[in-house]
Order: sequence, then structure tokens, then C-alpha cells
Amino acid sequence: MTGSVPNPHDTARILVEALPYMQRYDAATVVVKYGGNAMGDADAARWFAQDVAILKEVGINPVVVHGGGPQIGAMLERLGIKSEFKGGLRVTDQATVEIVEMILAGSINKQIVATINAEGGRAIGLSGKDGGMVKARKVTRSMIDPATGREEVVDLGFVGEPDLVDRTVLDWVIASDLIPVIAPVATAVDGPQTYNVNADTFAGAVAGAVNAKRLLMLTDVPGVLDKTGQLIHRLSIEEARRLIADGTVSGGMIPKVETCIYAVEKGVEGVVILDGKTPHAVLIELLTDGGAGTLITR
Ligand SMILES: Nc1ncnc2c1ncn2[C@@H]1O[C@H](COP(=O)(O)OP(=O)(O)O)[C@@H](O)[C@H]1O
Ligand SMILES: CC(=O)N[C@@H](CCC(=O)OP(=O)(O)O)C(=O)O
Repeated sequence: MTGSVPNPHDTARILVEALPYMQRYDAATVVVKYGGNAMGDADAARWFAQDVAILKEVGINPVVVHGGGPQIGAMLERLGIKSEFKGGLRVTDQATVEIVEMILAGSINKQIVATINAEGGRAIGLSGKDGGMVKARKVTRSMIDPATGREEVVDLGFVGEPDLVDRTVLDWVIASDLIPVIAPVATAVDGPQTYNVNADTFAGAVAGAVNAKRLLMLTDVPGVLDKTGQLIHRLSIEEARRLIADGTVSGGMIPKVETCIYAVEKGVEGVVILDGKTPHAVLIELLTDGGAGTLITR
């Protein structure tokens, strides 16, 4: 940022240009999934926090769901705990789930809350456990074993997917001047066991439950890329499914695109996968013509 003072006329023009967008999203809920790879440096964290605080201030209701995959990975490595991903999901034993909760619901959640608050917002940190918001069931996946070529069921341990979302607490928070910031850990449907939930999947479940108008998925790539590395600007659900099936979409992008499909089917009007490291990505996407990334719609 330069230190130059903006011309007041330019500021007024910018605000007027944003007016139709503010009206379009007035009182709407927008779920923003803030991926661990999108978090970047202190400047990027501040831009994100400013965007979220401004949205709330102009009458839009942001709900932040955050990840932290790389940060969990770094802590597991420091502790000498081996970790592997299968189909984009972290295999999670009891020791790992304890670290996952510590990093997600602890340090990262509080860091995001503190940064939003430092920018004048009023954020409150929650996890899927709070208020019984999200109950998870164990994920079962069958995958092709590369060694044998045979399909087999893989046990991912304490990896869950949202089974029930109770929106009661979220509704209270959304109706207040608080901005909810949610870590993707949940309890089991049938007891207090902690489950590690992929943050994309979690964000999709929350967006569906609160009838969000938009779901923004902030990551570290410009959006969904085709086989030649070019950005795909728009995708239908069918096209998105095809990209997963033919392997164009792989790794961490799989749960992201699956989530987009789920959210659109649940009635979210549009889901956008975009680069969260570009300055003010959220504001530009919602309040200007300059939206970037991949828009997935019906
Ligand atoms: N077709 C694709 N287009 C874009 N990214 C892809 C694609 N296939 C796989 N990826 C990978 O998915 C990653 C994003 O997922 P992930 O690392 O889980 O991000 P986040 O932490 O933001 O959730 C990208 O950095 C990229 O390496
Ligand atoms: C089951 C599973 O894979 N959980 C994820 C939760 C965090 C996450 O999803 O973070 P990002 O959004 O930064 O990728 C993990 O353990 O890394």
C-alpha cells in the first residue's frame, strides 16, 4: 500500500459503484472458507480481516470457516508425528486429532478472531463442537490400491463428515453484530469423540444449513485450472463432476470442488473458488465487477 491520500471524489465514486452490490447482498449470509494456504503473511491476514469487517458493517453477514492444513502439518512434523493424505483427506489417529483440534480451534481460530477485532470487527471464535453445531459421522472411502490395482476400503481414522448441522447458535450470532469464525472440528453423532473434518466440506455443510447466498472458497491458486493450467472461469455441476472423474482436479482441490457441487445442490446461488492471497479478494469478489476465480453454478 502506498501512503498517498485518495481523492475524496474517487472515494465517493467507489462507494457509489459498490452500492448495487451492497443492496444485492443486503442482510444475506455469505460463507467464506479461508484455507490454510490462503492465509499468507501479516498483510494478507489484515486484508482478509478488513474485508470481513467491512462486509458486516455494510449489512452483509459473513460467516468464516477456516482451514489450516499446512499449519497442522508443520506442527505434526515438529512433534515427529507422521502424517499422510488419502484422496485429499488427512489420515487421523487419536494423537493427530488432538493436534488438529489444538491448531484449528486453538491458535489459528484465535489468530483470525484477533486480526478481525484489531480491524474494528467483532469476531467470535467457535468450532463445530460449540452449541452442538456440527455432528459428524466417520468417513468411509474406497480407493484403488496402487500396489494391487484393487479397490479397497481405507480407514482414515477420526475423519468425519458433517451429518447434522444445528444452526441455532449460528442464527443468534449472525443476527447480532458478531462475526462467527468457525474451526472445522466436530463431535461424533453418538458421543464426545472429536472428528477432524475437512474445512471445505465443513464450509459447504454450514453454507447449506444457513441458506447462504454465496460461498467463497479462498485458496492459493486462481481457481480451478484445466489440464494446460488455464483458469476455468465458469463451471456447471456436470462439468465439475467430469473434471474430478478425469483427474484434472486432484488432491486438495477434490474436496473443494465436491463441496461446491454439494452447496449448489443445497440451494447456494453461487460458489466461487478464488485466490485468497490477492489483496482484498473478498471485497473485490462481492462488491465490484472485478470478480475473479471459478464460479460454479447450477
Ligand atoms: N485442477 C486444479 N486446479 C487448481 N488446483 C488444483 C487442481 N488440481 C489440484 N489442485 C491443487 O489443489 C490445491 C488447493 O487445495 P488445498 O491445498 O487443499 O488448498 P486449501 O488449503 O486452500 O484448502 C492447489 O494448490 C493445487 O495444488
Ligand atoms: C480431514 C482433513 O483432511 N482435515 C483437514 C482440516 C484442515 C483443512 O481442511 O485445512 P485447509 O482448508 O487449509 O486444507 C486437515 O487435517 O488438514
